[in-house]
Amino acid sequence: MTAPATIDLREYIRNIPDFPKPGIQFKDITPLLASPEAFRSAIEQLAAHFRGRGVEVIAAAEARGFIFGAPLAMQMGAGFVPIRKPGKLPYATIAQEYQLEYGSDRLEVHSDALGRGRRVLLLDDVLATGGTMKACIDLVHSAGAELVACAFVIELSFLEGRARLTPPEVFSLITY
Ligand SMILES: O=P(O)(O)OC[C@H]1O[C@H](OP(=O)(O)OP(=O)(O)O)[C@H](O)[C@@H]1O
Ligand SMILES: Nc1ncnc2[nH]cnc12
Repeated sequence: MTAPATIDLREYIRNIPDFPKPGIQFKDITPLLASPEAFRSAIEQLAAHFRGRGVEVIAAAEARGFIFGAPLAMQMGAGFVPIRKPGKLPYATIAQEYQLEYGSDRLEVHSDALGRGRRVLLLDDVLATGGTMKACIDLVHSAGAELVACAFVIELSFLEGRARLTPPEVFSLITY
């Protein structure tokens, strides 16, 4: 079943002021996830944009990236590769440190997961400062894979995260 083309995903994003720290305008995606029509529409819009581009792997960072990454992989007939926070992956990993809008952290991926030359689409729920996605891009490059694009459900353009990213394309469904 195809979701109605008229659905406005913005109506399903809730703004929470001062979460998790004072001054942060947190974009809460849980109303979108709770709506079968909105969730389906988000996945179908992403799949439609990237169909025919030879995407073999969707890679996404824990935790919210997983929520959109796994169904997008299914929809596109691609594999899914989890990029995880430290100490979660059982096999040999490659790692990358990064800065967040509200802290710093480290991301890891299995050393054999992305594969030399494989065409990878990186996906996340939110582009804020771009630190998380920059770390994901570095992991894709370290693995020798080919980055097709970075995609987001939400882009906070006032934080200028896009300027930190240098993939062939940065695509967002909703921009604030
Ligand atoms: O562009 P940035 O400034 O890096 O911010 C965006 C990242 O922040 C959030 O993840 P968070 O690290 O809060 O973890 P979560 O997905 O586990 O909630 C969000 O899901 C993105 O991954
Ligand atoms: N303002 C924000 N809202 C939701 N997720 C985020 N991740 C980083 N900044 C965020």
